[in-house]
Amino acid sequence: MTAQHPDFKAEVERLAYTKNYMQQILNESQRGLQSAQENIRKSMADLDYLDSSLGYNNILANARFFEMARNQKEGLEAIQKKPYFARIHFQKTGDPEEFLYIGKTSLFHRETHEPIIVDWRSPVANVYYDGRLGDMEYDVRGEIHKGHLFAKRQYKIQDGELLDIRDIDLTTNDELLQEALAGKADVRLTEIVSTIQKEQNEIIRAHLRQPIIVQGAAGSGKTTIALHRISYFLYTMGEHFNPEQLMILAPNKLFIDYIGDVLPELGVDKICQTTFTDYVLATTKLKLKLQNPNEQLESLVAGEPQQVASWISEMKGSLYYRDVIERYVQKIEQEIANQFEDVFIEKYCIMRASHLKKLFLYEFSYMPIEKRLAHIKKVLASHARQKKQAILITLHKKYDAALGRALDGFRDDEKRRRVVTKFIDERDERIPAIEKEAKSTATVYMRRFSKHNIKTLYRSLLTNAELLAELAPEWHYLEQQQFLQAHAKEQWVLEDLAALYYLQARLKGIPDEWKMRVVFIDEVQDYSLFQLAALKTGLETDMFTMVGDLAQGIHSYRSLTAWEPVQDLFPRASFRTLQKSYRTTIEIMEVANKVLAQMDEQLPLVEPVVRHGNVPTYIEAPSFDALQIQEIFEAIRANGHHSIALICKTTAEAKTMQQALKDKKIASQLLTENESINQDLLLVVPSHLAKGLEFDAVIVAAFDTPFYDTKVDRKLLYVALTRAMHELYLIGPTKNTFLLENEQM
Ligand SMILES: Nc1ncnc2c1ncn2[C@@H]1O[C@H](COP(=O)(O)OP(=O)(O)OP(=O)(O)O)[C@@H](O)[C@H]1O
Repeated sequence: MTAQHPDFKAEVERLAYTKNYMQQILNESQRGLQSAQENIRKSMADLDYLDSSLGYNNILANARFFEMARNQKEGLEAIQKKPYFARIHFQKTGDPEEFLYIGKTSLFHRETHEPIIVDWRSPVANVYYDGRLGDMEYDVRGEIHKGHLFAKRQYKIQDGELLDIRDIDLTTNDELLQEALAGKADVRLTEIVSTIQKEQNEIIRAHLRQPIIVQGAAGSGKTTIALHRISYFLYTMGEHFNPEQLMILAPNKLFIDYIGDVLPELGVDKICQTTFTDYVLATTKLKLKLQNPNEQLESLVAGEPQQVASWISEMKGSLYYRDVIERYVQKIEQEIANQFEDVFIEKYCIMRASHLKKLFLYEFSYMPIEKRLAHIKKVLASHARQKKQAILITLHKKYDAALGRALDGFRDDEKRRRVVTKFIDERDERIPAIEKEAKSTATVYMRRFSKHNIKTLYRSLLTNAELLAELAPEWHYLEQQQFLQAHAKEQWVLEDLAALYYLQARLKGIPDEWKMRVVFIDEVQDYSLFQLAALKTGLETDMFTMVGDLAQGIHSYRSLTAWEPVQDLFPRASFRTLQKSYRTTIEIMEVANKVLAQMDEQLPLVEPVVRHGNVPTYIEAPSFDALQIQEIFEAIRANGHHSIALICKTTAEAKTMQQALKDKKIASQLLTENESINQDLLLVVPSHLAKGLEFDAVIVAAFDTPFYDTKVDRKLLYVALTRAMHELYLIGPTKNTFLLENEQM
């Protein structure tokens, strides 16, 4: 019994001390909040509107204090029930031995500055995740510290009560992890700070200013790790980056809802969470009615002849297409450059076309085209101001000299008067006219350059045979015709977004509010190279964390099929793999591995973390029977599992199944991209939407649309199988519908 651990009593006392101290700080924070509020109120009332700077400063200072006190209070309240989860007995070389308690946020003693709780993201906490007992090293902002780790201890604390303590060596396969994996009750993703594994920790803490690509098996924690890396990033780099400059790109809105709870749990808010589609539409301010990208997948798996469409999709995702669009940009650039002419104020040339061209094509070439033009306009306006001064000085001199000559040169009064008046009239007309012209020179000159409409430009490429032949000369005539034909009717698909974004980036630039500095992409295997390249160009950064699994690349006809091209695109990126699955039991993974082994990618089999469960059950049934599903559902619930999904291949079959369930008055929810998950109901999920999600138990049903032995179907089936944490049922007319003909189940 762990309660007899020799240190149990001492640890109970330590927990009580921590809780007391936290309460003390919380009370102080509460008082601080009240007094700041009171001060703000008073300062507002006393505000002297004539000489208000002091009053405003007062309000600002108190508002800042209020914010700090509130953050601290919220941070402490969040961990009151579980102040820490582990302790290390550690000695930094040259320092005394320390016992450091690790939790989700840090707490220091106000007077002694002793750490009472150390944040899991702090450098020294790395020792807990990374180090075996004995001599070890850890990194603090690039500086290596040496030390000795004597012991690691984990705590089970619930509602502020210490239940258990365990001394461990490695975090792998420890009991805490086993419990965490066995006991997850929520369908939504949770934080895992107490059980992060060594290889996961390495990814979370991998060089933050460098890109990273992670190929991770289904259930290996890719999504979870990406989210923990965001938390770690903000903790470590918070001084240099605002959360608003970070963006996580998720596959769909359902997924954003699915991960919605984790970031606040990890102390992260305000980061931009969106999908690639929404991001591009927001950035370009385009209103496009996009065809549902899954419709294409669905018609592909329904076996419709799709060769032309697939060819076009694949090509639109390629770097070749990026080059076509880049040639288009260069063509536009050249056309603009050819429009530069010498600039005049009156008859005076103030700037040569060649100079303007040079600015446009070379000196400002690092900017998007329209920004270059805006800059040139500024340069021209300031140049016109200066040149005008010089022209006016010259003219004044010229007229003064001419007037002098006229005054001295004529004996005849009348003649002299006429000449002098002529010069004065001419001067009085020319000089204001020049002043006026100089003011508008830049504006008038720049009118020749019209603003671009991204959508119209891109439509021209899709529909103009001559333009296409010029920009994509490598294409066969037939391919060009197919391409034009496919776009005769205006219809927008996901594959066009990379091109539109790229055009926006190169012609207009990405607006500041969308210019993210750090990007996290989940399910990156569903991106095309062009999508990634476009983002990199538009954001002018390569600080990307990209996690994905080629085995789940259900859109591989238009997206990634290998990591090497991504590595070429991000040459600074490190590449990691995660092979262990934390989600599924050994028995479920064995079945999923059978499907994985049939794939062309030759990916290594997934190693489940040692956790056993029921052997997956195959049920032979000639057709879909709602009552039979209800029986299975109830049996799973009786086993104590909560979230249960009925997964099938297509949306069409999911709809039919849900209708059949409805007819029998069985409560269920058909998951769609825009809906939140209600885990109390039986969830009916088309396989492509199940990607990224997980459930206690999964029933895979295949009647109208069996899984065939094709590239896409193998992946869809693999996705469906790997969603299950504890129980898996397969129901259909034959085992063959699940590509498991010879399996014993
Ligand atoms: N170190 C860990 N400790 C506890 N739970 C973990 C750990 N790593 C992963 N998990 C759990 O494993 C499950 C799978 O994690 P996650 O969804 O992040 O994996 P994934 O690689 O993104 O999966 P997929 O590619 O199949 O969508 C989650 O329930 C997560 O909480």
